[in-house]
Amino acid sequence: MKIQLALDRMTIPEAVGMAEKVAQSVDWIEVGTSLIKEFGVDSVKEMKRAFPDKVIVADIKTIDNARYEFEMCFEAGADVATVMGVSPLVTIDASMEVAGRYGRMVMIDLLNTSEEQQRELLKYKDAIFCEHVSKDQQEEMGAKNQGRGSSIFSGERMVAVAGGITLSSLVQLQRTLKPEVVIVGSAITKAENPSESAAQFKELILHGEGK
Ligand SMILES: O=C([C@H](O)CO)[C@H](O)[C@H](O)COP(=O)(O)O
Repeated sequence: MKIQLALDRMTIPEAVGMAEKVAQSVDWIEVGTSLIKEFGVDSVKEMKRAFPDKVIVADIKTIDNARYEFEMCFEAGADVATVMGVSPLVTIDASMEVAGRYGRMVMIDLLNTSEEQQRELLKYKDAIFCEHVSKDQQEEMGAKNQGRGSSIFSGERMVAVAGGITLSSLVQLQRTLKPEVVIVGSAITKAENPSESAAQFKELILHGEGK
């Protein structure tokens, strides 16, 4: 299982600094939606410049204009870019086409998708599917991705999980959704000691139940 560090609500230098602190414990680095909205794709460029050997995920959450936005992210150095699963399928088709042309990957964010939409999305065999509990659901409703229930993507496609994930919810998520990628933001970036927190996630994945 890979750990994707999500960097949100900070400046580009703060994001690079945070990634430096925890780099040895994380596999992928996500330039969060808030960074891309606030600072543009320069945030992606700067992160790739600082970490040329890490997989950089541009969490652009595209819902339209996929060809333009995906080319922009990949030109900036992203290895993976995100598109919303609720988008018209033509948008997801375009993002997959661009990713294929660049030899990069698409992560489809399943936020608010219906069962019917999810079944339609299964056809994207090369995509990563992110089971996501949003910031608003977390902050306004007290929800967290606790790994309850199941996913039609588990065991069929590459699965990522996101949304307020902690060490204890990761144990549960591993049992239920069986993700290949665990996306962790605030549990690391807002911890008193981010490098210790990231190391605990890595330890759990390497030697604990998160293996
Ligand atoms: O995608 C995210 C969110 O929608 C804000 O853009 C976060 O990257 C994701 O939720 C991970 O962050 P935490 O929930 O703080 O772990």
